[in-house]
Amino acid sequence: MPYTLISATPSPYARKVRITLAEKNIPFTLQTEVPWDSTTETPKYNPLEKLPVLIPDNGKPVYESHYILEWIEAKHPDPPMLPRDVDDRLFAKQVEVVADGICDALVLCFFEKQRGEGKESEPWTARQMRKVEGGLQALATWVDQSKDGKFLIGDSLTLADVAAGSVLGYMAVRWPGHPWMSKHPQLKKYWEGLDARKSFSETRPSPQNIKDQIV
Ligand SMILES: N[C@@H](CCC(=O)N[C@@H](CS(=O)(=O)O)C(=O)NCC(=O)O)C(=O)O
Repeated sequence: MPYTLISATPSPYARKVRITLAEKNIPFTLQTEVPWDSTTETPKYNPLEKLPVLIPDNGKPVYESHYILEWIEAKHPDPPMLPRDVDDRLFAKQVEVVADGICDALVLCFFEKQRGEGKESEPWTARQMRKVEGGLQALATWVDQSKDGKFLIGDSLTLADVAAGSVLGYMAVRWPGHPWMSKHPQLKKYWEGLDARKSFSETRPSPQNIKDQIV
């Protein structure tokens, strides 16, 4: 029985898993939810009530995107999404830390805005956006330092590109007004190259309609 992946249409974290499953040709059933609504099934599988959640055929749920990707890499090592060289492997995970950290800051900003007129904390939002800017600068620097600006490590797609591509795709769809493409043209070119891959073009994020009051 194929795996089930609990996902959400905008989720950059879930997109990393969707891209990786596609790149490894692992069949799965996509269960799309709004994790913020009371109808979500995430609490059934994840004590932290978050998606993505991967439910393998043994029914033991796997959650937290970076761990899901470690789990998939361990169970389905070919084609590898991590380089052989140990320092390159560690660098790929560091890129994922920064990419996920940008997503975390953006999600905090999104919900700060949901607090309503006059209730948003400006210093809190400014702090989060500083993390976004710093993270994007790190990604741009790593693209400059890469072999040819197509992949962050070597000549093929790795976890680093899956994580970086997912957060850049999230920015493009959920923060269209942000000037990252003009500020970092090399990052835009890098992202466009990744986004042309089937595993990326078939998993592009889209907004969701949150019914419940969250903050
Ligand atoms: N660190 C987690 C973050 C996952 C996360 O925040 N998921 C959101 C949905 S989304 O932001 O990815 O679209 C969620 O389920 N939030 C529900 C909640 O936090 O209660 C991971 O990498 O898996």
